[in-house]
Amino acid sequence: MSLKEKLAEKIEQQRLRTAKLLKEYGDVKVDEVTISQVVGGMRGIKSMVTDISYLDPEEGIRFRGYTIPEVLEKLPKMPGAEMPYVEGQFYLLLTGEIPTEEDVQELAEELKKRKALPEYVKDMLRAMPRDTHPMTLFAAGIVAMQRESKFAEYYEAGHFNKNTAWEPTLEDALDLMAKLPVLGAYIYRMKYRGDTFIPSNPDLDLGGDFANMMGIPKPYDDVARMYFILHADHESGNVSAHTAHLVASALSDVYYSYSAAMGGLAGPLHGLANQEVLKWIQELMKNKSGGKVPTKDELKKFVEETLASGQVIPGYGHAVLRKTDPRYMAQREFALNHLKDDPIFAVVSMLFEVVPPILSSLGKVKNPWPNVDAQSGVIQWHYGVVEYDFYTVLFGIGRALGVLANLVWDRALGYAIERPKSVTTDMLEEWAGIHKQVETVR
Ligand SMILES: CC(=O)SCCNC(=O)CCNC(=O)[C@H](O)C(C)(C)COP(=O)(O)OP(=O)(O)OC[C@H]1O[C@@H](n2cnc3c(N)ncnc32)[C@H](O)[C@@H]1OP(=O)(O)O
Ligand SMILES: O=C([O-])CC(=O)C(=O)O
Repeated sequence: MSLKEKLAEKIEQQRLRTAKLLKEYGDVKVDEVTISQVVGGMRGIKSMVTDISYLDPEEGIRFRGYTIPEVLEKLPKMPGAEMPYVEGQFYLLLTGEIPTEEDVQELAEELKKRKALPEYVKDMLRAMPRDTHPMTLFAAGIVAMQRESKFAEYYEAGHFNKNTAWEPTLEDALDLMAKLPVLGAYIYRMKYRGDTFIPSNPDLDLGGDFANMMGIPKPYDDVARMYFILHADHESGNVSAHTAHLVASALSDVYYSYSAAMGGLAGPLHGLANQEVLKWIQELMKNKSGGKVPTKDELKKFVEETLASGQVIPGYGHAVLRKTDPRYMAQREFALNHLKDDPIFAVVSMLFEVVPPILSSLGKVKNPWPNVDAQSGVIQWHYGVVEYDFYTVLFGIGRALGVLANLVWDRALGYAIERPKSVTTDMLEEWAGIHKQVETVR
């Protein structure tokens, strides 16, 4: 059965479940909302639905019900590879099923047909100032390709129908997923390798071809596979996934939605934290420990100085997680096997010991443990990607796997335009009884 046929079958079943919930159980309460949640970034409010992934605060992410070790173990791998095919993760997130080798090959072939980057995108990128941040180039490249959208064409032609809208969305999702690694590598080679481009190799899988286009030898192909698979999704409330969902809820196509999401990923409290971690470690080694691995005391002092200056410790803390991020642990395991003697990995490992007790001692940080961003940059650095402002582009390629799968399902299930209600401070005060208390005092 083709991917599209499989999805059609799954969508049919899922529509029945959603329709029943809405028709018969629409009034069932799922949450209550407090003032601190309304003011505090809607933290913890259960107000979105997705089956692509679920984040448990203690356990971490499950992709379609599978933990990270299960995903890395169960998804098909090419002979000799340490990490599974990225295409397998995309298939799993789209369909909910672990693909066979044949399913993976079919999807890989489908993506290969679609990966050419339009020439006008390259022209546009080359016309932009070279000191433009790579995330700006990446988001601009994505939105520039909006003219390719099959969903936009279908809508424009007056064909919109809730039953079929997922089909052109799937076409767009496949097109965009195929082009993102090419776009990312193009930006890298243009900005940091003096416009020396390496053509895509049609015989390679997504991770292998990305390493090829970046110009980095093995095992960078496995690094790319691991990186994209781990960053694929983090349920729906994180800034990038939520932005894409919100924008797409207005029936904007995946190009508009995903470029908007990249604006959120580019923020230092979200995806850009992986760039910040490496920048911060470089600053520490350059200014505080004479280019060497710092002592524990030097490290503690640097962490305390960072906090005293009002900054956060990048790569630590999380809005939902309350334990060490399993994406951090998976990358740490890889680093223990491949980067054992790397001095920056030594600093990253020392930070894992030094930072949590200091953050805990502040008494306000809900999660003192490292998140994914604390570990990902050092692996890139080790294999020669030392231009840390590029790291969030890598995150953006990986995150598309989950976000695009979600957008296909958003259209398949006909989710409504997102439009939460805002209230005024006066109203909050009134519900809190503050005006009454003031009157009583008078
Ligand atoms: C892929 C990802 O997006 S993972 C997250 C990547 N971001 C980072 O690593 C940046 C550093 N971390 C942070 O800034 C935060 O932990 C966030 C943004 C990830 C989560 O924020 P929140 O959910 O608001 O965290 P939390 O409820 O624990 O915050 C409570 C207080 O602790 C502080 N805090 C949280 N994490 C840290 C940290 N790493 N360093 C210093 N202070 C922190 C918050 O700034 C807040 O202080 P305030 O009350 O003075 O404003
Ligand atoms: O879940 C979040 O809020 C942030 C995060 O770790 C991610 O998006 O990968």
